[in-house]
Amino acid sequence: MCKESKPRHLWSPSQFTNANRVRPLPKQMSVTSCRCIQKAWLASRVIPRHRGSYLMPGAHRPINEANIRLALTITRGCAFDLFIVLWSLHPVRTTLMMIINVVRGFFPAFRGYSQAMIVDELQNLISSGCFTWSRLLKLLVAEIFRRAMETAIDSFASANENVVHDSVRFFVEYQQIAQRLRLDIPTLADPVVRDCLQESDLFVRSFNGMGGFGLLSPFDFVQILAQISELASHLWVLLTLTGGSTHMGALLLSILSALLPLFLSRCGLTPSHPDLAYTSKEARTAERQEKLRNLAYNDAHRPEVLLFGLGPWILHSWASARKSMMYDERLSPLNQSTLPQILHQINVSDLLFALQNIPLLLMFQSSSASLGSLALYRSSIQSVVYTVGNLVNTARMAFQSIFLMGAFCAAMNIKPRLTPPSEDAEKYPSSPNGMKIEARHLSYTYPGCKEPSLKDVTFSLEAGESLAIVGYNGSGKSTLAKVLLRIIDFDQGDLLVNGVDIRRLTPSEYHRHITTVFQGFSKYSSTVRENVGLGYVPNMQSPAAIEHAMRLGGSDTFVGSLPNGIKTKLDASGFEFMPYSPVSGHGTMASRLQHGLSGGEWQRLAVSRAFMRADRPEVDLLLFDEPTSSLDGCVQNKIFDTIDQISRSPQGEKTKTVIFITHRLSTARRADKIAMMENGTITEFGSHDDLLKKGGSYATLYRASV
Ligand SMILES: Nc1ncnc2c1ncn2[C@@H]1O[C@H](COP(=O)(O)OP(=O)(O)OP(=O)(O)O)[C@@H](O)[C@H]1O
Repeated sequence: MCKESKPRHLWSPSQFTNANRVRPLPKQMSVTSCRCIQKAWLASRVIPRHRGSYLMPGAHRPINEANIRLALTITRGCAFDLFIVLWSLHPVRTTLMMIINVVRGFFPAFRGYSQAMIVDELQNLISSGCFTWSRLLKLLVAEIFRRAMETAIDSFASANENVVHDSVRFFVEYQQIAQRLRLDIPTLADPVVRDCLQESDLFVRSFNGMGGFGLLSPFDFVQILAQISELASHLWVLLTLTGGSTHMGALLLSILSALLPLFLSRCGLTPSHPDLAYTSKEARTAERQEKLRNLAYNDAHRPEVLLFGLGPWILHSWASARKSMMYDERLSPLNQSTLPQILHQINVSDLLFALQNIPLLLMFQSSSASLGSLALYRSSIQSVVYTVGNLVNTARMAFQSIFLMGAFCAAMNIKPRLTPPSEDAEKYPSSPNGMKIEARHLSYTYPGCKEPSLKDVTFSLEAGESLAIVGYNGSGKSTLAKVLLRIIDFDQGDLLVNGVDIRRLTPSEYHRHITTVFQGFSKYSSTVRENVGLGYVPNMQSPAAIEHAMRLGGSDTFVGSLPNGIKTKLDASGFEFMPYSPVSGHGTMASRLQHGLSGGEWQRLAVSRAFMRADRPEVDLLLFDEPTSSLDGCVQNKIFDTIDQISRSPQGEKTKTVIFITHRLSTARRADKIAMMENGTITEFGSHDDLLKKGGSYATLYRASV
């Protein structure tokens, strides 16, 4: 029924208003700058001649004129700001790190120079016929001292770098997680936002040394400076060795011949060439291959995989997806043989090595040539070639990293769609009697669907009233619940909460006044204590609060018989297993065993979690989506009695509004009002007796169910 959603609603400009809640950068990026970065990042992902197709997140961008322009836009937009933020975490250490890195670039040339001096001295001593150890010893001591200094600087530099990197790592990860937690479901449903977050994740992970590129943080750009200083120092050594024009010619010949293999390998494009770009077909195949691999590995699917005998199908489907990938890779123009590749495959290095001896021979004719200078000349040439190679690689990686950095900066500035702009936001208007809800002509269509799931839904509920939402499968009950909970938005209509437009309320503040059990509630692979305590984190460490919530939700009965009581670790995949971990932890096998629960037991834990905060004074609405679908009659009645009790003051006045969705119409009749839903709309609304008298759909459904 639903099409695969296209990146149609991308980012609206309003999403880039860099709300003051998000503060990754000290100097806030302007909306225009954010939009430029986002546009440039998105443009870099477009696959030429495949309109509407984008590169997979993390795919390398080809180095071409258009992408170089986009990289410049991103660099201008965010690199400096980001660098300043990261630098300001440890200004002194970071400055030291950069200076030391540049200085360390001179070390190799200096090392070669010093060693050449020793060789020359040795040559002089031997050729002069009066060999004395004192001069040689002096040089050796100086060399040992130089090396000791180098080692000391190196170890200080790496200790300093570790401190800087640790704090930067912490900072970017913190920002990334905080931003991810701020984003709501409609924002995360946007495929472009998802891709941006994925690339931003790659950027963040690169700070842990886990990225494939090795050069993704602005600090790693320091490497370029270090390599440039290394190159400059080697060139300087070479120039001092080759003053005359004959020598200059020899120098050029040496460098060119030494750089030729590098040039050939660059033109030859090895199969693992990083500019490889996935087409959308390849991307889909790769995704399918990954999904099938997950199906094979994920323990949560294991029971159905075994029961339905899915093994051969998974294996066969994975194999055909993999083969198709391999076939596409073979056809890729990057894997076709080209002239430079063929040249590269011919082993020319021996030939070039011989060629490089010609300048050496030329130099040897000179009266100024010594053994040390020749050795220094040779090692400097090799170092120049090696450093140029590194510099080219580093620059290529830096180029790719710019786009990931753009994704990070863009991701940091995505505004959650459900959060109102600060100028429109209103405070939640508390009410002592619960939440008054007025829904007028609400409609909602899920992204990518043609048919609306909610159509013209209108009802009102006074503060403290209870409402049962009933109806056939797929009639829109859970969707209405999600709209009321402000988990998703609505397309048309108005929704007022205590007289205020719900769109003006900040979702996180609104959620503080609600407790809920979702139809597809979460099962956490964690302890019983956490499964219940997460309903109200401030009381999670209070055994009394946890036990109280468990009593209300009816989970105390079975938790008492678990091996470690509320400390028992639960297995959310639904069957007991030993967690696979190569790390041998402490504790007995039994204490590491995760315990499975029945469907009804998990549901009781979810209800207990909701009860963790249900009786708090700030909670005005209790919304339960089929809270007792897996529970036996006794527990079910007990839970509804508890809900009734919690929603009243000790004097019996109603203090909280209650909404529950149920298919058991015997429980629906307990509510003050009943909403009968059909085809996405409320067709009947009233008390149980009124609706029965009406003799409509509710009456039919009720008679069928009792
Ligand atoms: N995430 C989604 N994306 C697209 N369509 C959805 C999504 N969730 C639900 N729908 C569609 O919206 C319609 C209403 O679904 P909803 O879950 O609200 O029904 P329901 O009345 O709660 O059903 P049930 O009684 O089976 O729980 C259905 O047609 C369903 O296919």
